[in-house]
Amino acid sequence: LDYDERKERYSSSVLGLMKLYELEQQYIKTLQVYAVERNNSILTKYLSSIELNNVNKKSYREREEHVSNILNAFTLIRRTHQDWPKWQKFMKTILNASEMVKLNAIVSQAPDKQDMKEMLENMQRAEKINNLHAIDKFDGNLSKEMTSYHLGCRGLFLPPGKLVCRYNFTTSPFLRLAPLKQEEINLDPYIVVYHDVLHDREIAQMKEEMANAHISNAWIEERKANQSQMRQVIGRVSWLTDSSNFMDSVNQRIMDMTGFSMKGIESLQVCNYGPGCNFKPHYDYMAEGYEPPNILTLGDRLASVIFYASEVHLGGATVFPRLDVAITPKKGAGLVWYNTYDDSTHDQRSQHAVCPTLMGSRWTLTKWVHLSPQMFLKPCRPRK
Ligand SMILES: O=C(O)CCC(=O)C(=O)O
Ligand SMILES: [Fe+2]
Repeated sequence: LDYDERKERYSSSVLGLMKLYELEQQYIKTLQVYAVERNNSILTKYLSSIELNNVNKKSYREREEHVSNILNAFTLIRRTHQDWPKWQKFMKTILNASEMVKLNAIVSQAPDKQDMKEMLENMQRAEKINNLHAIDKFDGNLSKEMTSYHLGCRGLFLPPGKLVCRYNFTTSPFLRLAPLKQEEINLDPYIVVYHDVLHDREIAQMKEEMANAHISNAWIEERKANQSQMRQVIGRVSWLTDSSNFMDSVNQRIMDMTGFSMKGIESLQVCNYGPGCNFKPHYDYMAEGYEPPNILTLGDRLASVIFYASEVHLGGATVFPRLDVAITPKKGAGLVWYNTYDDSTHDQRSQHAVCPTLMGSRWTLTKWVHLSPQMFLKPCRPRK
């Protein structure tokens, strides 16, 4: 499998698609010059067809919305992957070698076969899981978890029973002054959402920092019978570290929300999912074949905190297939759950997944709460 995981993938994040959008604009502008100069009607027609597609995407926000739509993302990848090499051949007939150099430089950055393959897979997955067409057509081979995952993604879980929303005044002393809006999602195991805990200002800052950060793909490994490891690309991630301007305040907020210590675990993970990208059911703790970062020094991941840093218009829920619980991302909200029992053994009910996003750029900020720093904070109760 010739797969370079370090290569930036346009299709795996909205951030990547935005880069491709800009690249195409650059390409169009270059061709436009030649279309006018050489008075070439074929070229002019082609350019106006793309322009029709991209009309009035003047602001960053409009362009972001455009590429966040899975159908637009697909056409963009297809156009740049398939059409560009063909146009390149045509351009050779009307341009000289030095003019071609400039065009070649742009075309060399075009999405490759792998991008096209992944985009197609994203489309298929989105269609299958969100059931855009065939209602009730279940794949007979799906496991119980996957079936539940699909149901959750389609919004088919029953509404929860008696759960409440309240102001939390008690988890940390600071909350007596500024209580947090807490919504119970599930009682056993405990899952809650805090509303309005990530501020717009912090989200804006995060995105700004991400524009210059080193971003890489996240992937999970799958073993297929008699095959080498297959990788499923799920989104674009980066880590915020010491240099980040708002890391301290977010860590403080997590301490207020959870009562846990963030000592030694300052860094935060940022994810941006491309249209159709998902995260299959998995556990956050150390499991067979999966050793999360820092786990040997800081201990297993006893809880997880996900801040939703954008609205997702369609898709992108967090689903707990064993609990029949689905959480719709709400900008500024923070989801907290436990991965372990009180005696720190693994709780398999914490299995969770992310549904494919269909419309909207899904941004999250993730924090894993490790066990060791909680040594004197969290009582180790025997399991009932
Ligand atoms: O983004 C989410 O809702 C969950 C992400 C997740 O499960 C993970 O990063 O381990
Ligand atoms: Fe997870």
